This record gives sequence, structure tokens and C-alpha cells, in this order.
Amino acid sequence: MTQEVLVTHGLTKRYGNRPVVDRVDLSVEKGQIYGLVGRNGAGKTTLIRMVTGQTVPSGGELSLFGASGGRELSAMRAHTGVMVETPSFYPYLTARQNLEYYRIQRGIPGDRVVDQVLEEVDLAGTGKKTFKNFSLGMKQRLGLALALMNRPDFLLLDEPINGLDPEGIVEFRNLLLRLNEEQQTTILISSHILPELANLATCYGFIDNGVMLEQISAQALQEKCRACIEVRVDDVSQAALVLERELEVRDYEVLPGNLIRLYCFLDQPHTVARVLVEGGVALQSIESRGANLEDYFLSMIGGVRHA
Ligand SMILES: Nc1ncnc2c1ncn2[C@@H]1O[C@H](COP(=O)(O)OP(=O)(O)OP(=O)(O)O)[C@@H](O)[C@H]1O
Repeated sequence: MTQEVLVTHGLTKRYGNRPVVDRVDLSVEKGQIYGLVGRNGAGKTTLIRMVTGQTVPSGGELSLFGASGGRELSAMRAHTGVMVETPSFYPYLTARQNLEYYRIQRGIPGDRVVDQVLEEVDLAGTGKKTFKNFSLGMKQRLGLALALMNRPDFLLLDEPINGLDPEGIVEFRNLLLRLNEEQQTTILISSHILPELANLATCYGFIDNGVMLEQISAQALQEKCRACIEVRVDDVSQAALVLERELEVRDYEVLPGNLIRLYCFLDQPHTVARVLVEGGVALQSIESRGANLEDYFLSMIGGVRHA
């Protein structure tokens, strides 16, 4: 049985008359790593802030671990860990001293937790190094450590990878995968760069202008973004027949606009072209397309009319 950690129905936030989150339906299941993808200003932070209780919704419903209102919902928020902006740490304190400060301030019992979370984010060895001398990657990992201090079941991270170098991205990604695998932490992570979430998210939600455009599993997205040969022909039925008969092609799909995508013969577009022409098909264009998540995202938001 799947267990829903977060569900929203028609969740809306308006500033003045302008909806910045507009009737969003979203669901995050236990164990998922949910990638919330959208351009700057799409409404990701506002959405996350409504879940964490930092922003009051203008409309719609929200439930966390099955609790949808009042005290019950507040109690469930105690099971979440949040990293919305890079938290303000003291520049002249070490990682440990900074976390110890927040532990006391938040009333989290036992000082062992500080060492545990530092270990988990690979900062246990930073010793006397003070925060001002940390790399951006280390700063982000310290932010994550802070979000982990209350041992959350559900982590919400707003653009934590933003600005990290490729090595920092890999480190952060591995950390989240480890948390997800070893501690079954459910994670919602936002980004405006879809490929940053590749090999990490198990499900994606695409948001633009406050509107949820699509929720799709990582597997389905990979399928959609597979490398292919795209051919435009005068007669798709005839072309499909020729490809099946002459090349025994089975892995293909027919799209609107007289397009066929082949997921085989990727290194032989000339063979595909020749067979089609010899089979009496008028070939209008043939193109090899690489797998590209970012193109998919851009084509999707490009296709939406902005009000
Ligand atoms: N307190 C506020 N008052 C008015 N408008 C706001 C407020 N907070 C956010 N907005 C607007 O809401 C829209 C969505 O902002 P939000 O920060 O949620 O987007 P985002 O997807 O997180 O983008 P970014 O990555 O740039 O933060 C933006 O146009 C922003 O200017």
C-alpha cells in the first residue's frame, strides 16, 4: 500500500489579485524523491512555504501524513525538515558550534545529534574550520544538516543545488540518495534546472506561472526523452508498415504532425531513410535526437500560453 506524505488539492496563493500558486494538485508518496521543477518565479518557494506553514494559503487543501488541518497539521510539520534559503550561520563559528547553537535554540534534546548529522552530511572532519572558510557545497551541506536535526521523515529542499559546481552537485545528490535509501526519508527538492535532478528524482512535477503542468515518474520521463530518430513523412501508416516489414522495427511511436520516432537503428539514419524511400514513402525530414531532459522541460513550458 502506498502512503501519501503530502497531498494538495487546488492549493492556491494569491498576492493581491495575482495567483502565484494556482490550484495546484500534487502528491508525494512515502519513499519518493520528488523533483519540483520550474523557472525562477514559477512558484516553487511559495508552494514549499505553504507546506511548511511559513505562508498561509489563499485557497485549496493540503494534507501532511494524512493530517489536513489545525493542530493535527501543525503536529505533522514537526516531522518535516526544511531548507528554503541558505540558513544564516555564524561566520566565525565551526560547523559543530553553529549546529549546537541551533540545537539549543530549537530545544532539540541531546548533543549527540549534532555529531550524527555532521557525519551524515560528510562534515564531521571539518574540525576548527570556521563557516566563512567553507565552500558553497559545504555551506549547503551544513544547511542540510540543520534540516536533519529533528530527524525528519520528510525533507523539503528549495534549490539546494543552485550554484554548486559539478562535484558539489554529485556530492549533494549522493547524500540525498543515501538518506532516502538508508533512512527512508521522503524528499521534495526544487530546481530550475531539470538535469540537476536527473539520477536523483523518482518523480517530477513541472510548475510554471504557478500552474502544475505535469506530474510524471522518472521512468516515464526517461521514456519520453529517449534518444531517437525522428522522421517526418507524407503517410505515417505506410511508413510504419515499411519500417516493420523491411527493418523489423517494433520500438517506435507515431506522433501528431506525420512524425514517427524510432528508438532503434540510432546509428543508421541513412538505412532508415533509404528503406523508406525505396518503400515509396515521401520523406520530408529525418533527424537524430539525443536524450535531453532540459529540451523536454523547455518545450513544455514553451507550449503554455501565459495569461
Ligand atoms: N510576499 C510576496 N509578495 C508578493 N509577491 C510575492 C511574494 N513572494 C513571492 N512573490 C511572487 O510570487 C512569484 C513566485 O515566487 P516564488 O519565490 O515562489 O518562485 P520560485 O519558483 O521559488 O522562484 P525562485 O527560484 O526565483 O525563488 C514571483 O513572481 C514572486 O515575485
